[in-house]
Amino acid sequence: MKVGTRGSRLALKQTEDIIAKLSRIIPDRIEKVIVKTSGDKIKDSQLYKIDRKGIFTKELDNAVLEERVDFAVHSLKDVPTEIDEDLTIAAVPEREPPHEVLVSRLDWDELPANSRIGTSSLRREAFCKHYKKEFKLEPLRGNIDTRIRKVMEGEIDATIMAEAGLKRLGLEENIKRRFPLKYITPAAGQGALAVITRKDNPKLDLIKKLNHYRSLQEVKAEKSVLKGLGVGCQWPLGVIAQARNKKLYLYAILLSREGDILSQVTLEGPINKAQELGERAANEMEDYL
Ligand SMILES: NCc1[nH]cc(CCC(=O)O)c1CC(=O)O
Repeated sequence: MKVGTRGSRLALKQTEDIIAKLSRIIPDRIEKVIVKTSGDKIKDSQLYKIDRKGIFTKELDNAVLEERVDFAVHSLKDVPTEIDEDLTIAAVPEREPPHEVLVSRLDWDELPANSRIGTSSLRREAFCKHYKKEFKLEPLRGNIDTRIRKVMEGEIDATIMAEAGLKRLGLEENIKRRFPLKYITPAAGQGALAVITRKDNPKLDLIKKLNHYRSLQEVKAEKSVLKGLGVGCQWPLGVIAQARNKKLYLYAILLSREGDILSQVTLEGPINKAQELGERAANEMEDYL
């Protein structure tokens, strides 16, 4: 079998983790096929300005559709809410911590006014403006190692990243602070992986065995908020769902680009009604878009 993956160190690591898990279920040898996505090619633009969905996933989806690979591994937060009708998210394995973390030499409240914060995420930018009006925001692209190096070399003072990416690469020692989920709220699906296949893949049922029920319900609820609002990463929206004792607890926050809070919702519901919970949140928030 062949698995499609981006070529970044994080993508390769994520794909290797999935291969290791699958090899306990499927005896076939699984070979990696690196696919360059437009997100890998366009390096000079803020991500949210690129007017296209799935910039990190489209080319991989095509590889799956054209049967050049049997499946693809993505960071779930990069997967658009709508994918090709012949494709399906076959599995969401147990997710890593969804938190946002600070990578910086100084801690959050020690960073002086005019500190240069690098990010290319509208959401992270809005949270910075909300809490720290005096910081200077600068575009920052590149893979995780590059972004950390730019902080450590002083090209920028700090950046905010997904804890999951750092953890997967064994780079946790660069974490200065882990932000509480309600202080800087992550993107929908953060920390989770998605295994994408064609719906007619004969191995679909085997791949589905990688599903982690609670993680799947959490990300379903989170993604359904995005879907209900009809937005991708063009809006500063944070959303987190947590499964506990057969229930899902959801928190979502919508900010303006200037960092004002437009809407916040806290909801709970049964774990087997994940999509409905996300839709309810979207309904409550949509008037504030
Ligand atoms: N948008 C890029 C991206 N996609 C997934 C991760 C990290 C891993 C994850 O959230 O699963 C990152 C980097 C980041 O946001 O710091």
